[in-house]
Amino acid sequence: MRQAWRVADVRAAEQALMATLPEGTLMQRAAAGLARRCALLLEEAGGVYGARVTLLVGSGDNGGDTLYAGAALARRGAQVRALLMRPDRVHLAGLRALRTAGGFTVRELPDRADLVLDGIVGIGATGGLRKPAAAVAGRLSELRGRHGARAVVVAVDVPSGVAVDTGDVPGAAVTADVTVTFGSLKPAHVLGPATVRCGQIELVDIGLGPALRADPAVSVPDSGDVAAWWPHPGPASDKYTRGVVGIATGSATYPGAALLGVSGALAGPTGMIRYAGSAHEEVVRAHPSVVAAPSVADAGRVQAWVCGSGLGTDDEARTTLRSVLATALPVVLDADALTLLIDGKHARDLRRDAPVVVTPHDGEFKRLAGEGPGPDRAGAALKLASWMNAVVLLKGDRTIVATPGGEVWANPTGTSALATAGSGDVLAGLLGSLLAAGLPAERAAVAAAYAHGLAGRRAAAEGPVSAPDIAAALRPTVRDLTSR
Ligand SMILES: NC(=O)C1=CN([C@@H]2O[C@H](COP(=O)(O)OP(=O)(O)OC[C@H]3O[C@@H](n4cnc5c(N)ncnc54)[C@H](OP(=O)(O)O)[C@@H]3O)[C@@H](O)[C@H]2O)[C@@H](O)CC1
Ligand SMILES: Nc1ncnc2c1ncn2[C@@H]1O[C@H](COP(=O)(O)OP(=O)(O)O)[C@@H](O)[C@H]1O
Repeated sequence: MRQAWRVADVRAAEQALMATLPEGTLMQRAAAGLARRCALLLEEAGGVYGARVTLLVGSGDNGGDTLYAGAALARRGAQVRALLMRPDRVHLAGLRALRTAGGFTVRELPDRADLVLDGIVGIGATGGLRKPAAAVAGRLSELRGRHGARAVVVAVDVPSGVAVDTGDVPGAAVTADVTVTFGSLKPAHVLGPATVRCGQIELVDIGLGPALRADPAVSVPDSGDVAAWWPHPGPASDKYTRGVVGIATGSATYPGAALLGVSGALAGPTGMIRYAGSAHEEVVRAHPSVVAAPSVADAGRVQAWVCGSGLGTDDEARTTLRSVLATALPVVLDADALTLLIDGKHARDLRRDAPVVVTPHDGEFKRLAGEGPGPDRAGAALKLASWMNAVVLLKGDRTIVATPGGEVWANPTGTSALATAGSGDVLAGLLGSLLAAGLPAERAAVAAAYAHGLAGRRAAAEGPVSAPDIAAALRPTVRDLTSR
């Protein structure tokens, strides 16, 4: 698992640590790590000696890190030029170090560069990039180095222009090949559109870890976490003790939603699936292992329900949702179930002891919360989670899972191949199976999103992806994930 901390918490930790160290120690550690990584990149691209390095230097300490790293590269024979965003405000000791090492300043962005260090702004950024930085950021992809190769862009701490605490990109921003960050990850490294601006992320240890007292803002699961959480049958297991998941989705009009939900659940850890709804005949025809009934009342015992997609919003759908919410079981509410909640008639039913997971996309989120998630997707998901007392799985490129207790997870496996009709139905089925097998709601949501994303990638490797391909790819995905 990786974790990211907010700017205020990083600053508090830095201050606590700096009080115990000689002045400038942290910047020296940061700059040394940055220079090491840059030297490796230059070695891969033909060597440090003689390489052209451009420093984009802002007026704060981010510019200071960059100047010291530039000085280290100049000492190894690189031709280092610094473009100062504010020549009247620059880290003077850093600039002296650069000049002493043989680097110099320039007034215009040089056309030729093997490597560009983006030290315009780091965690001190406010708002979108201003002039002249915005124009410079827009020109970086034009720069060419040895043999006409595109200049490699290294962001110092964060790509300049991203909103560090939310991962939003409010305007012009640098797109980096590598981001070298210091002390801890920040939310922009793992959330929102900023993630694609970061390229490969490298964390330089500057000794901050023990000083980070606050809880992380965002956690990012890895395959080890998901494998450790995934329930497995034991020698004493039977189909009931493994958990039974109930799927109350689909309708005569939308039988496909029922089939897709069931196919997601089939890849999960439960020993049995019960289907309840008017697509029961289609479900049994396609999936003979499923025990199907026309309604929730007739379905028999389950340990968790999935309710919503393709259900419609008529009286029968309302009855289904009411029956599911009346149980003392964990439930996943998706699609039409969310629409039915919105008219307020069922909102009170959510005051229940058993967990609820809601899985909105942005449109459903807007209907539930009264406004869209906006630029702070994690903050918005947290607010909704607290308001509904439910785990919120906010779908997107970086799907977010937020809990009423204030935890946020960002899924790292998303792929745009998942943006296909019915893909969410598969996810909800898998999530329901994990819940029924006994996983706590937030882990079930995080694990389902993680496996779903990997399955989307696996399916995309074979060609164009539709939802049944994602469901089919789940089985080998779960095998690979859990057989380590
Ligand atoms: N603290 C530590 O111990 C350590 C910190 N470290 C390093 O320090 C960095 C933080 O440094 P920092 O606090 O000086 O802020 P920083 O990111 O350089 O930005 C401030 C400057 O940017 C400007 N500016 C703001 N927004 C802007 C915009 N949109 N567009 C354009 N300009 C904008 C703003 O100008 P102003 O608004 O004042 O006019 C101000 O002058 C951190 O990311 C890490 O690299 C490491 O050395 C490890 C130890
Ligand atoms: N651009 C994207 N990149 C990555 N994943 C995406 C993107 N767009 C959608 N997804 C994912 O695809 C799935 C779509 O779910 P949903 O909108 O509920 O579809 P449906 O209702 O048709 O089943 C979600 O898991 C979501 O996170």
